[in-house]
Amino acid sequence: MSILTVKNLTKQFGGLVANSNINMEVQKGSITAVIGPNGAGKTTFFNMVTGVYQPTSGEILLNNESIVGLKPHQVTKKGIARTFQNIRLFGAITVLENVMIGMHNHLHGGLFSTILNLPRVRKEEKEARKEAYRLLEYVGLESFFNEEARNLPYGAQRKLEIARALATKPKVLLLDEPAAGMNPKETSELTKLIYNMRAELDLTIVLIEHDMKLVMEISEHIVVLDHGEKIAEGTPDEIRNNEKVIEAYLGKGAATTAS
Ligand SMILES: Nc1ncnc2c1ncn2[C@@H]1O[C@H](COP(=O)(O)OP(=O)(O)OP(=O)(O)O)[C@@H](O)[C@H]1O
Repeated sequence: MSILTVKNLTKQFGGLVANSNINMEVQKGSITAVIGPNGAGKTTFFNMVTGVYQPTSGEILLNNESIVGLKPHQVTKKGIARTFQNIRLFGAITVLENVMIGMHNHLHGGLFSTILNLPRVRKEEKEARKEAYRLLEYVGLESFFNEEARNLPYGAQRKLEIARALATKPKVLLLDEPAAGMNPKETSELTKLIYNMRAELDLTIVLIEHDMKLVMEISEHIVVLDHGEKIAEGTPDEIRNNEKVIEAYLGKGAATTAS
Protein backbone atom coordinates (compact mmCIF):
# COMPACT_ATOMS: atom_id res chain seq x y z
CA MET A 1 0.00 0.00 0.00
CA SER A 2 1.32 3.42 -0.94
CA ILE A 3 1.49 5.82 2.00
CA LEU A 4 3.03 8.67 0.02
CA THR A 5 2.20 9.21 -3.63
CA VAL A 6 3.41 11.98 -5.90
CA LYS A 7 1.93 12.57 -9.30
CA ASN A 8 3.48 14.71 -12.04
CA LEU A 9 5.25 16.81 -9.44
CA THR A 10 7.01 19.83 -10.94
CA LYS A 11 8.91 22.73 -9.39
CA GLN A 12 10.30 25.59 -11.39
CA PHE A 13 12.52 28.37 -10.09
CA GLY A 14 12.22 30.92 -12.88
CA GLY A 15 13.55 29.13 -15.93
CA LEU A 16 15.12 26.30 -13.93
CA VAL A 17 13.09 23.11 -13.65
CA ALA A 18 14.29 21.59 -10.37
CA ASN A 19 11.71 18.75 -10.43
CA SER A 20 10.03 17.76 -13.67
CA ASN A 21 6.91 15.58 -13.68
CA ILE A 22 8.05 13.25 -10.90
CA ASN A 23 5.84 10.24 -10.24
CA MET A 24 6.55 8.07 -7.24
CA GLU A 25 4.89 5.72 -4.77
CA VAL A 26 6.38 5.09 -1.36
CA GLN A 27 5.12 1.83 0.13
CA LYS A 28 3.99 1.89 3.75
CA GLY A 29 6.68 0.47 6.03
CA SER A 30 9.39 0.62 3.38
CA ILE A 31 12.82 2.21 3.32
CA THR A 32 13.08 4.16 0.07
CA ALA A 33 16.15 6.08 -1.09
CA VAL A 34 16.22 9.08 -3.41
CA ILE A 35 19.63 9.37 -5.03
CA GLY A 36 21.28 11.35 -7.81
CA PRO A 37 24.08 13.81 -8.53
CA ASN A 38 24.40 17.20 -6.83
CA GLY A 39 21.70 19.54 -8.03
CA ALA A 40 19.48 16.69 -9.27
CA GLY A 41 16.51 18.04 -7.31
CA LYS A 42 16.45 15.71 -4.30
CA THR A 43 16.18 18.36 -1.58
CA THR A 44 13.67 20.31 -3.65
CA PHE A 45 11.56 17.15 -3.68
CA PHE A 46 11.73 16.90 0.14
CA ASN A 47 10.95 20.61 0.41
CA MET A 48 7.75 20.14 -1.58
CA VAL A 49 6.66 17.08 0.38
CA THR A 50 7.17 18.98 3.67
CA GLY A 51 5.42 22.18 2.58
CA VAL A 52 8.57 24.32 2.50
CA TYR A 53 8.04 24.89 -1.24
CA GLN A 54 4.72 24.74 -3.03
CA PRO A 55 4.84 22.72 -6.26
CA THR A 56 4.46 24.53 -9.56
CA SER A 57 2.13 21.69 -10.50
CA GLY A 58 1.33 18.13 -9.50
CA GLU A 59 -0.05 16.25 -6.53
CA ILE A 60 1.31 14.98 -3.23
CA LEU A 61 -0.91 12.51 -1.38
CA LEU A 62 -0.40 11.19 2.13
CA ASN A 63 -2.67 8.17 2.62
CA ASN A 64 -4.63 9.31 -0.44
CA GLU A 65 -5.22 12.79 1.00
CA SER A 66 -3.70 15.81 -0.74
CA ILE A 67 -1.18 17.74 1.36
CA VAL A 68 -0.39 20.35 -1.29
CA GLY A 69 -0.91 23.85 0.06
CA LEU A 70 -0.27 22.92 3.70
CA LYS A 71 2.31 24.84 5.71
CA PRO A 72 5.32 22.90 7.10
CA HIS A 73 3.87 22.67 10.64
CA GLN A 74 0.58 21.38 9.20
CA VAL A 75 2.45 18.72 7.22
CA THR A 76 4.25 17.73 10.42
CA LYS A 77 0.89 17.40 12.15
CA LYS A 78 -0.33 15.14 9.35
CA GLY A 79 2.56 12.80 10.14
CA ILE A 80 5.58 13.70 8.02
CA ALA A 81 8.81 14.66 9.82
CA ARG A 82 12.25 15.38 8.43
CA THR A 83 15.87 16.08 9.16
CA PHE A 84 17.96 18.54 7.18
CA GLN A 85 21.05 18.32 5.03
CA ASN A 86 22.53 21.21 7.03
CA ILE A 87 21.87 20.38 10.66
CA ARG A 88 19.29 22.72 12.17
CA LEU A 89 19.46 22.44 15.92
CA PHE A 90 19.11 25.13 18.56
CA GLY A 91 22.74 25.21 19.61
CA ALA A 92 22.41 27.23 22.82
CA ILE A 93 19.77 25.09 24.51
CA THR A 94 20.14 21.58 25.87
CA VAL A 95 19.90 18.36 23.95
CA LEU A 96 16.76 17.42 25.92
CA GLU A 97 15.11 20.78 25.17
CA ASN A 98 15.82 20.35 21.46
CA VAL A 99 13.80 17.14 21.52
CA MET A 100 11.02 18.81 23.52
CA ILE A 101 10.69 21.44 20.80
CA GLY A 102 9.76 18.64 18.41
CA MET A 103 6.85 17.83 20.72
CA HIS A 104 5.17 21.20 20.84
CA ASN A 105 2.90 20.18 17.95
CA HIS A 106 1.02 17.80 20.20
CA LEU A 107 1.26 19.50 23.58
CA HIS A 108 -1.89 21.26 24.76
CA GLY A 109 -0.72 23.93 27.16
CA GLY A 110 -1.03 27.35 25.50
CA LEU A 111 0.78 30.55 26.38
CA PHE A 112 -1.70 31.59 29.09
CA SER A 113 -1.71 28.32 30.93
CA THR A 114 2.10 28.28 30.76
CA ILE A 115 2.32 31.79 32.26
CA LEU A 116 -0.18 30.85 34.96
CA ASN A 117 1.90 27.74 35.65
CA LEU A 118 -1.22 25.60 35.84
CA PRO A 119 -0.86 22.12 37.33
CA ARG A 120 -2.05 20.58 34.07
CA VAL A 121 0.80 22.31 32.22
CA ARG A 122 3.36 21.34 34.83
CA LYS A 123 2.25 17.74 34.50
CA GLU A 124 2.38 17.94 30.73
CA GLU A 125 5.87 19.40 30.81
CA LYS A 126 7.07 16.70 33.18
CA GLU A 127 5.71 14.03 30.87
CA ALA A 128 7.26 15.75 27.84
CA ARG A 129 10.65 15.68 29.58
CA LYS A 130 10.28 11.98 30.29
CA GLU A 131 9.29 11.25 26.71
CA ALA A 132 12.16 13.36 25.35
CA TYR A 133 14.61 11.49 27.57
CA ARG A 134 13.19 8.19 26.36
CA LEU A 135 13.76 9.27 22.75
CA LEU A 136 17.34 10.25 23.60
CA GLU A 137 17.84 6.77 25.03
CA TYR A 138 16.39 5.33 21.85
CA VAL A 139 18.98 7.06 19.65
CA GLY A 140 21.76 6.53 22.23
CA LEU A 141 22.24 10.14 23.34
CA GLU A 142 20.88 10.08 26.90
CA SER A 143 24.28 10.77 28.45
CA PHE A 144 24.32 14.15 26.65
CA PHE A 145 20.82 15.18 27.77
CA ASN A 146 21.91 18.28 29.69
CA GLU A 147 24.65 19.43 27.26
CA GLU A 148 24.16 22.39 24.97
CA ALA A 149 23.42 20.94 21.55
CA ARG A 150 26.30 22.81 19.93
CA ASN A 151 28.81 20.92 22.10
CA LEU A 152 27.83 17.56 20.64
CA PRO A 153 30.09 15.79 18.15
CA TYR A 154 28.81 16.03 14.59
CA GLY A 155 27.50 12.47 14.33
CA ALA A 156 25.59 12.91 17.60
CA GLN A 157 24.00 16.12 16.31
CA ARG A 158 22.66 14.17 13.35
CA LYS A 159 21.15 11.62 15.73
CA LEU A 160 19.66 14.42 17.81
CA GLU A 161 17.91 15.74 14.71
CA ILE A 162 16.41 12.28 14.27
CA ALA A 163 15.24 12.21 17.92
CA ARG A 164 13.64 15.61 17.46
CA ALA A 165 11.88 14.43 14.30
CA LEU A 166 10.64 11.32 16.17
CA ALA A 167 9.22 13.58 18.87
CA THR A 168 6.58 14.75 16.38
CA LYS A 169 5.31 11.13 16.22
CA PRO A 170 5.64 10.78 12.45
CA LYS A 171 4.27 8.13 10.14
CA VAL A 172 6.78 9.06 7.44
CA LEU A 173 10.32 10.17 8.25
CA LEU A 174 12.39 11.96 5.60
CA LEU A 175 16.14 11.93 6.21
CA ASP A 176 18.23 14.34 4.13
CA GLU A 177 21.78 12.96 3.92
CA PRO A 178 21.76 11.46 7.43
CA ALA A 179 25.25 9.95 7.05
CA ALA A 180 26.94 13.09 5.72
CA GLY A 181 30.09 13.81 7.73
CA MET A 182 29.84 10.59 9.74
CA ASN A 183 32.77 8.24 10.23
CA PRO A 184 32.32 4.53 9.33
CA LYS A 185 31.45 3.55 12.92
CA GLU A 186 28.80 6.26 13.17
CA THR A 187 27.42 5.30 9.76
CA SER A 188 27.08 1.69 10.79
CA GLU A 189 25.28 2.74 14.01
CA LEU A 190 23.01 4.94 11.91
CA THR A 191 22.22 2.04 9.60
CA LYS A 192 21.10 -0.02 12.60
CA LEU A 193 19.08 2.88 13.98
CA ILE A 194 17.23 3.33 10.68
CA TYR A 195 16.41 -0.39 10.55
CA ASN A 196 15.22 -0.39 14.17
CA MET A 197 13.10 2.73 13.77
CA ARG A 198 11.30 1.25 10.81
CA ALA A 199 10.65 -2.04 12.59
CA GLU A 200 9.84 -0.74 16.07
CA LEU A 201 8.13 2.58 15.44
CA ASP A 202 5.88 1.58 12.54
CA LEU A 203 7.62 4.09 10.31
CA THR A 204 8.07 4.57 6.60
CA ILE A 205 11.48 6.05 5.82
CA VAL A 206 12.60 8.03 2.78
CA LEU A 207 16.23 9.04 2.66
CA ILE A 208 18.43 11.14 0.44
CA GLU A 209 21.96 9.85 0.68
CA HIS A 210 25.25 9.87 -1.22
CA ASP A 211 26.78 7.00 0.76
CA MET A 212 26.02 4.19 -1.70
CA LYS A 213 27.09 1.45 0.67
CA LEU A 214 24.42 2.57 3.13
CA VAL A 215 21.83 3.09 0.39
CA MET A 216 22.35 -0.31 -1.20
CA GLU A 217 22.39 -2.05 2.17
CA ILE A 218 19.30 -0.47 3.62
CA SER A 219 16.82 0.39 0.86
CA GLU A 220 14.10 -1.78 -0.60
CA HIS A 221 13.36 0.74 -3.30
CA ILE A 222 15.56 3.39 -4.91
CA VAL A 223 14.46 6.35 -7.02
CA VAL A 224 17.10 8.10 -9.11
CA LEU A 225 16.85 11.75 -10.09
CA ASP A 226 19.04 13.55 -12.60
CA HIS A 227 18.56 17.14 -13.75
CA GLY A 228 15.15 17.19 -12.06
CA GLU A 229 13.88 14.09 -13.81
CA LYS A 230 13.31 10.58 -12.52
CA ILE A 231 15.63 8.48 -14.66
CA ALA A 232 15.14 5.13 -12.91
CA GLU A 233 13.62 3.31 -9.97
CA GLY A 234 13.90 -0.20 -8.65
CA THR A 235 15.60 -2.50 -6.18
CA PRO A 236 19.26 -1.94 -5.22
CA ASP A 237 20.31 -4.67 -7.66
CA GLU A 238 18.33 -3.16 -10.51
CA ILE A 239 19.71 0.33 -9.81
CA ARG A 240 23.31 -0.88 -9.42
CA ASN A 241 23.16 -2.44 -12.86
CA ASN A 242 21.11 0.23 -14.62
CA GLU A 243 23.15 1.71 -17.50
CA LYS A 244 21.48 5.15 -17.27
CA VAL A 245 22.20 5.39 -13.54
CA ILE A 246 25.78 4.24 -13.96
CA GLU A 247 26.24 6.86 -16.66
CA ALA A 248 24.62 9.74 -14.74
CA TYR A 249 25.72 9.02 -11.19
CA LEU A 250 27.25 5.78 -9.99
CA GLY A 251 30.13 5.43 -12.42
CA LYS A 252 31.48 2.26 -13.96
CA GLY A 253 32.72 0.56 -10.78
CA ALA A 254 29.29 0.72 -9.10
CA ALA A 255 28.09 -2.83 -9.66
CA THR A 256 31.07 -4.17 -7.77
CA THR A 257 31.94 -1.46 -5.21
CA ALA A 258 28.51 -0.59 -3.80
CA SER A 259 27.44 -4.10 -3.02
N1 LIG B 1 15.09 28.31 -3.65
C1 LIG B 1 15.69 28.07 -4.83
N2 LIG B 1 15.78 29.05 -5.76
C2 LIG B 1 16.36 28.83 -6.95
N3 LIG B 1 16.91 27.65 -7.33
C3 LIG B 1 16.86 26.65 -6.42
C4 LIG B 1 16.26 26.79 -5.14
N4 LIG B 1 16.36 25.61 -4.47
C5 LIG B 1 17.00 24.77 -5.30
N5 LIG B 1 17.31 25.38 -6.47
C6 LIG B 1 17.98 24.79 -7.63
O1 LIG B 1 17.29 23.60 -7.97
C7 LIG B 1 18.23 22.61 -8.40
C8 LIG B 1 18.07 21.37 -7.55
O2 LIG B 1 18.58 21.64 -6.25
P1 LIG B 1 18.45 20.62 -5.05
O3 LIG B 1 19.05 21.28 -3.83
O4 LIG B 1 17.07 20.14 -4.95
O5 LIG B 1 19.41 19.45 -5.53
P2 LIG B 1 19.95 18.18 -4.72
O6 LIG B 1 19.74 17.01 -5.60
O7 LIG B 1 19.34 18.16 -3.38
O8 LIG B 1 21.50 18.49 -4.63
P3 LIG B 1 22.58 18.08 -3.47
O9 LIG B 1 22.86 16.62 -3.61
O10 LIG B 1 23.75 18.93 -3.84
O11 LIG B 1 21.98 18.47 -2.17
C9 LIG B 1 19.61 23.23 -8.31
O12 LIG B 1 19.98 23.70 -9.59
C10 LIG B 1 19.41 24.36 -7.33
O13 LIG B 1 20.33 25.40 -7.56
